[in-house]
Amino acid sequence: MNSTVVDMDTAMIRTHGLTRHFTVKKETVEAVRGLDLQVDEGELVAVLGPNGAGKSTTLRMLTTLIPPTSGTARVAGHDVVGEQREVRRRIGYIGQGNGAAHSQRGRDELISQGRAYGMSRTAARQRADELVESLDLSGVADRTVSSLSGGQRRRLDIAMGLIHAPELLFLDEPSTGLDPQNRARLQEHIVHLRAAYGTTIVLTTHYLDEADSMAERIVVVDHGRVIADDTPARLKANHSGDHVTLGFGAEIDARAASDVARRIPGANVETLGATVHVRVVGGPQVVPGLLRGIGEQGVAVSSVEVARPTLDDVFLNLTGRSLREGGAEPAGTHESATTEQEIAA
Ligand SMILES: Nc1ncnc2c1ncn2[C@@H]1O[C@H](COP(=O)(O)OP(=O)(O)OP(=O)(O)O)[C@@H](O)[C@H]1O
Repeated sequence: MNSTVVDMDTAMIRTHGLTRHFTVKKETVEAVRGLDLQVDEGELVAVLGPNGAGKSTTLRMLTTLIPPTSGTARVAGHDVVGEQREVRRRIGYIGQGNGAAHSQRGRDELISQGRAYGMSRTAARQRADELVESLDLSGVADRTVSSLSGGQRRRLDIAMGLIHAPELLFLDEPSTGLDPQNRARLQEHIVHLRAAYGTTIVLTTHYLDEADSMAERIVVVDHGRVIADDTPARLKANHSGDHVTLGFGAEIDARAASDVARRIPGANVETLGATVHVRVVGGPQVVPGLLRGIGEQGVAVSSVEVARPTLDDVFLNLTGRSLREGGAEPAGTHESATTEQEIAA
């Protein structure tokens, strides 16, 4: 009797030991070092990390633009090395930076892109109309691409990546270069797209707030490795404490208070002049006892502030560095030559 082996892996992305080296002037750059990653159908995952962490290189391997040096990756059920064509058919990829200024109208560009994926003219036109509607491009789709603003162009890029109704969409730093207002709008559109089409989305970002507000899962990468992978809430709860800031009338009072704070198990205490900074898990629960203890020393507290941790605190805690310094902001310094056209080619 004939038997068929059916691949029961339901993960949209599964990598094992995914590695990519580059050789630059006889030196080896280990851009991605043994990445194990799983993304399930319908997830919206943000890959967060500083400049040079290996985010784009990972995306370029997952989208078949460059082969891994070692390790394996299956994307939408297919191997990125042995089954490139199948992978490409099932994914959309929006690389960094906008393409060259085009003289075509946005809607025509969308239809051409659909045709490049083998869609009939009618099907491409219908899908373009649908995307123009859902990405709020109706006012701009009939203008030439070169006349669009950065935010409009970025939304058009996303529509291009979605024209062939991919199961999985990769967005490499979708909001880099946009002002805060356009970033917020773009984020809304991405969340809406996921709700409307059920597309699995993997995006890379430098923006902590973006990862925090949009993604249900955050993969933090540094030096080519995954250093944390969890929901934003759990990352903050497990990898950082709350910030409690206590103000005093005099330095001597702050010193007495810091002695009390140091008795809290796991607390990290720092005194700066007449201010005491305490990093501790469960700040709101800890503060009443801390204030009582300080009062028992005959010291008056003049101000108290409790701040919840941010993802930057998580990163600082995991790596000893802040994501805001040394590469938090998009530098745009290295070449990123890939565009969605390469995928379509
Ligand atoms: N084509 C290449 N040739 C040589 N080195 C490269 C190449 N592409 C990437 N690298 C190096 O690999 C490392 C990871 O780069 P990558 O672009 O993946 O990081 P990233 O996390 O996406 O950074 P960014 O946030 O700045 O886009 C860096 O040290 C980078 O200089």
